[in-house]
Amino acid sequence: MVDELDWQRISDELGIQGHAVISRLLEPEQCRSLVDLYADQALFRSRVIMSRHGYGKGEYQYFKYPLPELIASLRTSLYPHLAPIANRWNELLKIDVRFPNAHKDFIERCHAAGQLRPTPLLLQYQAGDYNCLHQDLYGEHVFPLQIAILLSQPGRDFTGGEFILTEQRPRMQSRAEVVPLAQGDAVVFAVHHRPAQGTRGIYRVNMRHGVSRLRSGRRHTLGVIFHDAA
Ligand SMILES: O=C(O)CCC(=O)C(=O)O
Ligand SMILES: [Fe+2]
Repeated sequence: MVDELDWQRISDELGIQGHAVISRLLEPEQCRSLVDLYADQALFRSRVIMSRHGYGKGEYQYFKYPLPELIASLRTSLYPHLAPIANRWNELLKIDVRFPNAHKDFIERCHAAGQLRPTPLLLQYQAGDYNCLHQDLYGEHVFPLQIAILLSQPGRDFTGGEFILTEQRPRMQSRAEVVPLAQGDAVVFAVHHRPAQGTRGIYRVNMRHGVSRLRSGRRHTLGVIFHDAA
């Protein structure tokens, strides 16, 4: 399924916009079963109440290893398509790091540096909740692209709660983008920086993501981050 996606389009959109949407990456049934995992404490290594840290309002939990099958397979099947894009970005940004073709090899690099803890997470928001603009950096080793999958159905399960990206360009004002998502849609986006073409060459855009305030209902998301955490 992941191998059949239009990776050329995804790559082009990432290059131009810094994000790309994959429609219907997951079926509604898969989304529902992932939401149901939230109640199973045994699957998670930690739970974060966002308001306690100034991260916003709402909560999330990081999965422990071994990851549920669907999440493990998403991580390993998406990664090889993103690694060439990540390598091109680093080349453009003149960053020396290159990423191996297989996720397990990148994870070995994280583990060797003491980044041992898995980062895939489930997020849960209710009316009034939101996620402040942030970057998911957890140590020296960073894979520059990540994915969030909307598990709830907008309009039916919740209103408000839009996925937001901001771009901070050198010496320029910040630009915001709302990414409309349907249930099961995935957004691929830059974790930290992305290269952009300017009139005088490539420059570095600083990216942040977050979620606007939910007006009603409940919203769940699956976050897939490819580096592990210290
Ligand atoms: O709930 C969202 O859409 C944002 C999730 C998020 O911050 C992440 O997956 O890193
Ligand atoms: Fe995030």
